[in-house]
Amino acid sequence: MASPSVLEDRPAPLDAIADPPSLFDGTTRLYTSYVCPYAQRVWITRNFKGLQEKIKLVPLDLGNRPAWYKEKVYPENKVPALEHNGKIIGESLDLIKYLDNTFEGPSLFPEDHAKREYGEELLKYTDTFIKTVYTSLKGDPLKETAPVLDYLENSLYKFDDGPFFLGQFSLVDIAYIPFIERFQIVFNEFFKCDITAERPKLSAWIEEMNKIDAYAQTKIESKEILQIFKKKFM
Ligand SMILES: N[C@@H](CCC(=O)N[C@@H](CS)C(=O)NCC(=O)O)C(=O)O
Repeated sequence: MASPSVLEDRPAPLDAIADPPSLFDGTTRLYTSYVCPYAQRVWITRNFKGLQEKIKLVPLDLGNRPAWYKEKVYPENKVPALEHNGKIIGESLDLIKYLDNTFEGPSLFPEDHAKREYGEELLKYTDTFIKTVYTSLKGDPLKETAPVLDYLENSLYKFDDGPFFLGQFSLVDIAYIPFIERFQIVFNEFFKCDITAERPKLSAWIEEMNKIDAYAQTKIESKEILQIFKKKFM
């Protein structure tokens, strides 16, 4: 696997006793958590579009969150959220589209009508995919996840002009990778199962994803992922 060029400095997460930044001063901020897969989607998008200077990372310690975040920034009290032009926007799938449509940098959604339509379908399917896998962890994981993993494997055959879901790298790849990355690690460790076995397209897709620096920049240690899953989902 290719490792990231040079890792961007990661500011320390803000906890309950940290002061807020000077809110709504014109700075664009991504409120995030390094361990959150939803926030990771937005982080990858920001990196790929080259917005590191324009969008400042503000990581929070989710286990010991500052009260001002819910009170003054985002009443939902979740990450990710983006502070931009005097507003706060949440929800990772809305945010990756917002970043793609609002800021400069390479486009992350194709023009082609068939690809756009399929892209929307795959973005919708993320919810089913994620729920199925998380729920399976307390049931029969191999059996229950086979249909959703096969769905992704088959989707990767749809366009043959590149290894990504819509051929070229897009928001769809960004929406799935934080979750596939985690599920691959967790299934290997806890169930001795390789989710890419007999899924050659998924295997090749992960290999291609690992070459993308914007994503490599956002990875966390496997052992941290395993600890979180053990504590929260199993
Ligand atoms: N649907 C949201 C989900 C975001 C989410 O669940 N974030 C988690 C961290 S991974 C969070 O902030 N949890 C804090 C809480 O629920 O109190 C999205 O796609 O952005």
